[in-house]
Amino acid sequence: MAVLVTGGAGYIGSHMVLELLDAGEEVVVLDNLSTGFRWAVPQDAAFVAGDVGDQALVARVIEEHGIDSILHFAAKIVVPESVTDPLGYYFNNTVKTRALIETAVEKGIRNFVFSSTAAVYGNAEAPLLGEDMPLAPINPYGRSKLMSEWMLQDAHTAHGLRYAILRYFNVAGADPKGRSGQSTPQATHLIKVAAQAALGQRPHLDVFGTDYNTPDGTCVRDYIQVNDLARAHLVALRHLRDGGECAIMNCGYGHGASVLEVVDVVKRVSGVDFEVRLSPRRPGDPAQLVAKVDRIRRLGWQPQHDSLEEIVDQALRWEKALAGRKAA
Ligand SMILES: NC(=O)c1ccc[n+]([C@@H]2O[C@H](COP(=O)([O-])OP(=O)(O)OC[C@H]3O[C@@H](n4cnc5c(N)ncnc54)[C@H](O)[C@@H]3O)[C@@H](O)[C@H]2O)c1
Ligand SMILES: O=c1ccn([C@@H]2O[C@H](COP(=O)(O)OP(=O)(O)O[C@H]3O[C@H](CO)[C@@H](O)[C@H](O)[C@H]3O)[C@@H](O)[C@H]2O)c(=O)[nH]1
Repeated sequence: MAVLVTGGAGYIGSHMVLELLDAGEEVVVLDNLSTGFRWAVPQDAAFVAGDVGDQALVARVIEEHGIDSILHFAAKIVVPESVTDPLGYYFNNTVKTRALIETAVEKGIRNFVFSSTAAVYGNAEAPLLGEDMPLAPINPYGRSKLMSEWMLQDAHTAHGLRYAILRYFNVAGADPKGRSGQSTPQATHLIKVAAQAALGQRPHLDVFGTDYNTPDGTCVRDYIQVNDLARAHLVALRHLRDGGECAIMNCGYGHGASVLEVVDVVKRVSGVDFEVRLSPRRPGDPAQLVAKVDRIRRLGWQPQHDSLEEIVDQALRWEKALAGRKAA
C-alpha cells in the first residue's frame, strides 16, 4: 500500500513526505511544481511531475504504485491573490479537486485526507473556534476550500469515499533536522517575513493593524509547527485505515499569539532589533483565529513543538540555509 501526496514538493507537503518516510510508508509525490521545488522531495519518495486535474495521469499513478490513500495538499494558497484571481483559485483548488475526487472514487481509493484551512470560519468572533461553528469564508481562497470539503462529504455519502478534513490554523517553522522549510520566494507569512527582516533580507516589518479588538490591538493567530501538523495527518490516516469514522478536525495548539508578541520573540531569538512599522490593517484579516483542538487530540495526537521560541528558531535556521543555497 502506497500513499499519494499531492503538492508534496511544497512547504507542508514536503514535511508530510518526510514524516511518512520516517514512519516506513511508501510515498509517491504528484506536483506540478507551480510553487513547489523538485529538490524539496526526498530521494526515497517517487516523484511524478503533473497536475492533480489530469485524470488519466492520476489513474495511472494509482494503478502503477498500488495507492490506497491520497493526502491532498496541492493548491494555490495566497489569500489576496484569490481576491484578484478568484476563477483561477476555483479552477485550481475546486475544479481540479473535483477531478481528483472523481478519479479516487473510480479507482477505489480507500482514504482521502484533505488540507483545509481556518479560512473557512471567516470572521468568527468566538475565542476558540470549534469545527461545528457556522462556516462563512470571507475570501475566494476559503470558499474554494469549503466547496472541496462539501464535495468530499457528498462523495462519501454517495460513493463511500472515506475522508479526514484537516483545517489548519497558521503553519510555521521548519523540520528540526533541517531537511525542509518554507522556501516560497515573496512569502507573506508573518514568521517567515519577520525572520527575513531579522536576517537583513528585508528592510523592515510592517505590523498590519494595531486597532483590533485584541489585548494589544494586533491580530491573534494560533501558530502550529509544520512537523506537528504533518503528524496530525499520520494520526488521521491511521484512524481511517483502522476503520474510524470520517472526521473534520482543526489543527492548531488551542492558544494564540499576537503579531507584536511574534515580533518580540523573533527579535529575542535572533538578537536583532529590526525596524518595525505600525501600518494600516491588511484587507481580509480576521482579528483572532484560535483553534479548539479536542477532536484531533482525542485521536491521540500530541504536539511536540508547541513553543513559539522553537518555531522561530527553526524558521531563522531555515532562512539562513536558504540564503546559503542561493549563494552556492
Ligand atoms: N501554509 C499555511 O499556513 C496553510 C494554512 C492552511 C491551509 N494550508 C493548505 O495546505 C496546503 C499546502 O500549502 P503550502 O503552504 O505547503 O503551500 P505550497 O504552495 O508550498 O504547496 C502547494 C504545492 O502544491 C503544488 N500544486 C499546486 N497546484 C497544483 C496542481 N493543480 N497540481 C499539482 N500540484 C499542484 C505546488 O507546486 C506546491 O508544491 C494547501 O492546500 C493550503 O491551502 C496552508
Ligand atoms: O508582514 C506581515 C505579515 C503578516 N502580518 C499579520 O500577521 C498575521 C498572520 O498573517 P499571515 O502569516 O499572513 O497568515 P494569515 O493571513 O493568518 O493566513 C494563514 O493562516 C490561515 C489560517 O489561519 C490560512 O488559511 C492561510 O492560508 C495562511 O496564509 C495577520 O494578522 C497579518 O496581518 C503582519 O502584520 N505583517
